[in-house]
Amino acid sequence: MSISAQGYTVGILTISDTASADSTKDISGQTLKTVFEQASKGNKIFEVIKSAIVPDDFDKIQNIIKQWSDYEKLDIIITTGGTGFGVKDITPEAIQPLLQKISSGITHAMLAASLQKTPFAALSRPVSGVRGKTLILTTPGSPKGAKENLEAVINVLPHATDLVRGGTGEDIHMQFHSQKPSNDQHHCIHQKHENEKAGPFLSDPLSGPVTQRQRKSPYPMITMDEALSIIASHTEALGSITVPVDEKLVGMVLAEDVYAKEPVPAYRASILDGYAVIASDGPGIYPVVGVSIASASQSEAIELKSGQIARITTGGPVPKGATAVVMVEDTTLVSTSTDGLQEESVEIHVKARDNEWIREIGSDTSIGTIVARKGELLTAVGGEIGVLASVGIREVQVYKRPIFGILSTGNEVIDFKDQNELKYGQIRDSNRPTFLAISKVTGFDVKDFGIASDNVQELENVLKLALSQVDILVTTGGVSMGEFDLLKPTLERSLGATLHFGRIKMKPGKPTTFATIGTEKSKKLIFGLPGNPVSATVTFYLFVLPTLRKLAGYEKWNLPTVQAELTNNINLDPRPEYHRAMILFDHTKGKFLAVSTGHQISSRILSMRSCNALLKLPEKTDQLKELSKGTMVNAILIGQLN
Ligand SMILES: Nc1nc2c(c(=O)[nH]1)N[C@H]1C(S)=C(S)[C@@H](COP(=O)(O)OP(=O)(O)OC[C@H]3O[C@@H](n4cnc5c(N)ncnc54)[C@H](O)[C@@H]3O)O[C@H]1N2
Ligand code: MOO
Ligand SMILES: [Mg+2]
Repeated sequence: MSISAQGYTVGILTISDTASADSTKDISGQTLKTVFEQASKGNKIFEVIKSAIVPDDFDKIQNIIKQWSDYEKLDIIITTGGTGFGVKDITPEAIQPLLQKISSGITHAMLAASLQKTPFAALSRPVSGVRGKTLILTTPGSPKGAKENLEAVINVLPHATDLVRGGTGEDIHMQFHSQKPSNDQHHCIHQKHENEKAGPFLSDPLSGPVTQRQRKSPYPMITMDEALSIIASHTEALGSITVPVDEKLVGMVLAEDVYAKEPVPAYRASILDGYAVIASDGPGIYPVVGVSIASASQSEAIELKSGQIARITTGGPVPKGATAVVMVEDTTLVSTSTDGLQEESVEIHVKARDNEWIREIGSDTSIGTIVARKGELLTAVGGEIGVLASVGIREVQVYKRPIFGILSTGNEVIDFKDQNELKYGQIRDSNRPTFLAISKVTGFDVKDFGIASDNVQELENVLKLALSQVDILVTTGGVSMGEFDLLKPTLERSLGATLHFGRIKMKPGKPTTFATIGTEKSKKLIFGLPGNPVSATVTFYLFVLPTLRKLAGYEKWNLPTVQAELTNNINLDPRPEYHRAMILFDHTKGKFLAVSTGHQISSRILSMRSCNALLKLPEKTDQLKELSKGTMVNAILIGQLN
């Protein structure tokens, strides 16, 4: 990456047949250098580290611009010459196609400055813009014109350069004005490549020919633990909302501790159908002086005196003075009212104990008891919803639920619902239906963005659209070494996303890519999963689902793990493997058994069928080449135990 301890790296390219034949004629190049030096005021804010002279030759101009931006990773390239109406002037024509973003404002500022000096500036044809992380400007060939143009924009260059790199511009802005260059760099994958000649892009798949592609992945292969901690460092629970307590809460996570507002029961209640008694009265025949049935009543229940009993039903309020309840089975009717409809006196056969068969106020749940905690998932079992309802909670604060978008990519990928027969080379999209199914069972909302072809513009458009609508975007395909694997450069260059990693030492899922875009306050996460159906599904479970859970506020966002015994030998892979298996409980052995789903190639989606766990297998070493039947392994649960 480009900001050195000395400041912004600059390349000055003089484009002139004359100067290329005799470098002493390159006054404009020298003039531009002086302008940068003066603006740096001895602090090397701008450091001209490259200077070159080329003739007015289309290919030569393009080659050096690509070299300086893609591989040398200069912050700023400024050219002088070749912008006029002369027959040989082709600088704008050579440079414009290399620009991924046009900076009309800078061009305008340069033109306006020249126009103030001479109307002939109207005959100048400057272009400026961004390629990768490099800002490119063209100025006229005359030393005076070049100087005026650069001076017109030099104060905005640090800020512009910071924005091009994906920063906010604030720090660089301050740095420029305080003239204290710092070495503080943005945390992105480029840092790891600072000293490498080749940049992180796979050649230049966005505009360069396949012959220029890199033949080794520039992305460092990080470990699974590193990948998980990078993702976690960019993931925080979304904000909270207040919602009513009802069944729609299922699947949401509480954003607050909840305390009981009402006691349960709210009055002393009978546990049985029978008679409220005064325990110390003991067995005997007693008049039935009242009735207390479970129902709402305006007045308090009657007050019992020694020698009296009252009829009561389960849940009925126990009358004042009563100290126990005796069940109807332990009594006999002695006398009735004259019409025979009411009990008059009843014999109690048993000696009741104090408080027997009475639920005191708040004995189930007292006021102020914590009934649900922040971070707790409200499940479909119903328990949590019922508890909240029972203690008078009518609304609660829950975390907003993240919405994730899904996008398949690939020219060969066709919609799974497509009625037509497959053409030669086509494959049905199994990734989107898989993710739609996972969204249904996990309860996370999903937006389907269909299939994008391997075309930069289409990819850029759909990525932008999707990112405007979701919290997390999950794409599949196009992240490896193929010439149509465009996702990484499109994210980074066209969208200005920051790639945090692009390769993980794992199987399947090696090219899994993670990027973020936007400001800290409105950051979107992007998971570029591999296209192979198994790789896509496994990495969804390992990375995306835990992230969704964390965003949704889950206290325990990682998927649960159990220990299981292998039922067959498994050859290990040089990469730690997530082997698909079915876990079942063996009641005789008292442990879980893991049955492999068979051939594990990343394209074989059949290996996901009936799979409810991913066995976490270690990488192969000289000492350990296979795990034998009977070995206990960690199994990450992704499905139900049957
Ligand atoms: N030279 C190298 N080649 C590959 C490497 C490598 O390191 N060097 N890595 C391999 C690994 S590992 C994987 S995994 C794949 C990942 O490939 P991509 O993510 O670039 O995906 P594509 O090239 O677009 O597709 C790969 C494969 O999957 C099929 N596919 C894609 N999308 C879907 C879908 N929605 N439904 C079903 N099948 C899909 C696609 O047709 C290809 O067959 O790269 C290896 N290559
Ligand atoms: O790592 Mo790739 O995901 O083999 O399939
Ligand atoms: Mg590929």
